[in-house]
Amino acid sequence: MPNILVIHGPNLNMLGKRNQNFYGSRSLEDINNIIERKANEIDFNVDIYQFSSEGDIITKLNEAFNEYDGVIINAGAYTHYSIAIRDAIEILKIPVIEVHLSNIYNRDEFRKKSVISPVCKGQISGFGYVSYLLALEAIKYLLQED
Ligand SMILES: O=C1C[C@@](O)(C(=O)O)C[C@@H](O)[C@@H]1O
Repeated sequence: MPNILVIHGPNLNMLGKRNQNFYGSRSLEDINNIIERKANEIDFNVDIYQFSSEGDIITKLNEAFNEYDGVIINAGAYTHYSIAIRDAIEILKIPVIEVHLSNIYNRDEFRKKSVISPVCKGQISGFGYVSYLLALEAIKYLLQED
């Protein structure tokens, strides 16, 4: 069974309390339950973490080496400036999918730039919690191709 690592970055633990126009009304716990249900359906194992600090995200990405078959990451605001997270993703030899709940291209100018995109397999942005489900599907298809 493929092992998938899901990482939620800073402030995503506050979902439900954050601006619902961008992020929806569901809590992170709700979204994690939906992710787990989808993973079960497609016979994936998912390990889900939320980290507020950059260092914790990097440590987990480093640990993912040889441990996982794919990574789904919503790096939150770090997306826009963390070269350290970018470098940690670049080390991995498995598909890493960048996800965002909101469409980062129709918001503030500073959100339009993702420094992690160039080292990710692809990006899914703007579909609310469904972005994570689409990322699981994407990894499923990518692993079938191998
Ligand atoms: O924290 C977040 C969440 C986000 O990654 C999203 O999921 O839409 C978009 C980021 O710009 C923001 O800082």
